[in-house]
Amino acid sequence: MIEIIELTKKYGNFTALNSLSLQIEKGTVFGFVGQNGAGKSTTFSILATLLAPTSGTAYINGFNVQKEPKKVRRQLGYMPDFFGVYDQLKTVEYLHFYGASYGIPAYEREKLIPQLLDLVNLSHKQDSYVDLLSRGMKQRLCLARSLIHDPEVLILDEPASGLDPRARVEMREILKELKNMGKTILISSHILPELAEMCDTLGIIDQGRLIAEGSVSEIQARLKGEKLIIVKAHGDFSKAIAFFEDDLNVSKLTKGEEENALQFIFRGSDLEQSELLKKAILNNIAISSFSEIESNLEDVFMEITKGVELS
Ligand SMILES: Nc1ncnc2c1ncn2[C@@H]1O[C@H](COP(=O)(O)OP(=O)(O)OP(=O)(O)O)[C@@H](O)[C@H]1O
Repeated sequence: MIEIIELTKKYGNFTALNSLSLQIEKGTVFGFVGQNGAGKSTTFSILATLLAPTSGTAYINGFNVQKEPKKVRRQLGYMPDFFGVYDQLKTVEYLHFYGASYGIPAYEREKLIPQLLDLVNLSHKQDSYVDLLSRGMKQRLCLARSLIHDPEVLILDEPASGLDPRARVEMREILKELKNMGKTILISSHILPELAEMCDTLGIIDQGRLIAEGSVSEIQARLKGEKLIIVKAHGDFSKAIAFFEDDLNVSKLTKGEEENALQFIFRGSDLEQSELLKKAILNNIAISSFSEIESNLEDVFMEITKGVELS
């Protein structure tokens, strides 16, 4: 279990994390979503006991990250967004090196390392030099490294970044397996559809603040009542713009990508939406199409991070 309580981190005058609180139950796969610079890596570094917060605190399985860092590290497998691999070490030697630094005896490592290589689909590369592995393979090796001491909690900073679609699918399958093993997993990304498939719950972080939290459908539901409508209007286009702009349920009206198209956010009910269309036709606006665009998670995210008030 991960508990983050009012975590704030300042770099000089700049506030990278702003009173962030979050609770992640055991066995959950939690997706931490945010744009570049939102504060994801800062949060992860604090949880991994590598960075001190300015204020607030966090617990990993009940251990305080500042007061009990050694105990926290035993509980935690951490995969940073950037990691080095030593050249002149073979895959299997690399894992022995990390296993030894966790104090795992050689005879145990002999059994454990083949299992880990199997889990991350790298058995066939056990005698390859690590710096010659592909990017996806290095990511998987780093994941195996973070699992060497069988941690209960995993913190994975952008594990799918830079991977091709096939490697991403492989990574997703590995994470599924880890979830089935009962691990609590906190994973960050800005690739939303990826996270949506892998995670039980999502948290959206923007400028160091957690601005939404819940299942994918819960987050979408929080924006319920707000639809994106695209209208194709012919003839006097400025008359059409003026007409729709005048409606109280319409906001953020802009020209659409296609010719004669305009789009806006509509906050009214289905009935009000049909009334709007009827009124437009009665006002002699020549409409060839009037359609509601289903928002996917990416749209929701863009909408949320543009500053839509959620609470
Ligand atoms: N050591 C530092 N000194 C000053 N500012 C920093 C430092 N580390 C991070 N920051 C700033 O804090 C903010 C949050 O950075 P962080 O790396 O946590 O974001 P992120 O969400 O992980 O972004 P990305 O997706 O790009 O990795 C950024 O504006 C960054 O420039």
